[in-house]
Amino acid sequence: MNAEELKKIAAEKAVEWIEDGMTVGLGTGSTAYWAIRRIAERVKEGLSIRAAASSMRSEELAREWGIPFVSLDEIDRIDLTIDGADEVDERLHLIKGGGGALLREKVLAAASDRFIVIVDESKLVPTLGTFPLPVEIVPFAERLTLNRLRELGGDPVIRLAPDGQRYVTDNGNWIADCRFGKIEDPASLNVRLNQIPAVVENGLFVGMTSSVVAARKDGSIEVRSR
Ligand SMILES: O=C[C@H](O)[C@H](O)[C@H](O)COP(=O)(O)O
Repeated sequence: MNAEELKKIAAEKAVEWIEDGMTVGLGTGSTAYWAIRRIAERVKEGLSIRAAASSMRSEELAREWGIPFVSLDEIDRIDLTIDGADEVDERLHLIKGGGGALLREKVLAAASDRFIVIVDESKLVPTLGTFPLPVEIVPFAERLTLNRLRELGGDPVIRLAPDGQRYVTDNGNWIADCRFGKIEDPASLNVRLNQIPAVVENGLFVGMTSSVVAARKDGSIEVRSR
């Protein structure tokens, strides 16, 4: 199976866990896309849910496809969020934010009773760190912030949009993509990054995952839970 088919079957497996009456968090990215699509089909078939989104893109998809939408200001908890990831390690810690949505995604994950991660097997790694770690920073004092990220060993590069201008997140911030090498202690790095004043959030999701649904190349599905 090709990568797109694997993303789709992982997403569709996770969507089976959604039940009537749930408040559902919608992730962002090419894998979450398939989950949103399947959720929309189930809503058309009669599933009664409401959904909150982790990005403007996912909100647009949900609205376009007729998924009842709820603002995060109207809810206290999310029953279940389904989202993709850029890397998943053996302890189910993640790197996220390749699509720039890490801040809102982390807000949703933290508010969710169950946080389900959907990936194809290429995202499974023994140790995080091959994928550059996205760090969302305020658009101010870039030089000072990049210096602090360098002091932590991050080798930061400001992300650019296709037009060559700085990529701007849904929250009006910038992304510094950082190469730390192998991240042996993601919990500690997560804290140290977020202690830098101009860092809004980083793409390490430590201890947040409830289950990972991974699609293997042969089309089989592996579920790992904490
Ligand atoms: O900011 C984007 C998100 O964290 C995505 O969930 C992540 O980058 C994985 O995206 P994809 O499913 O497109 O590989």
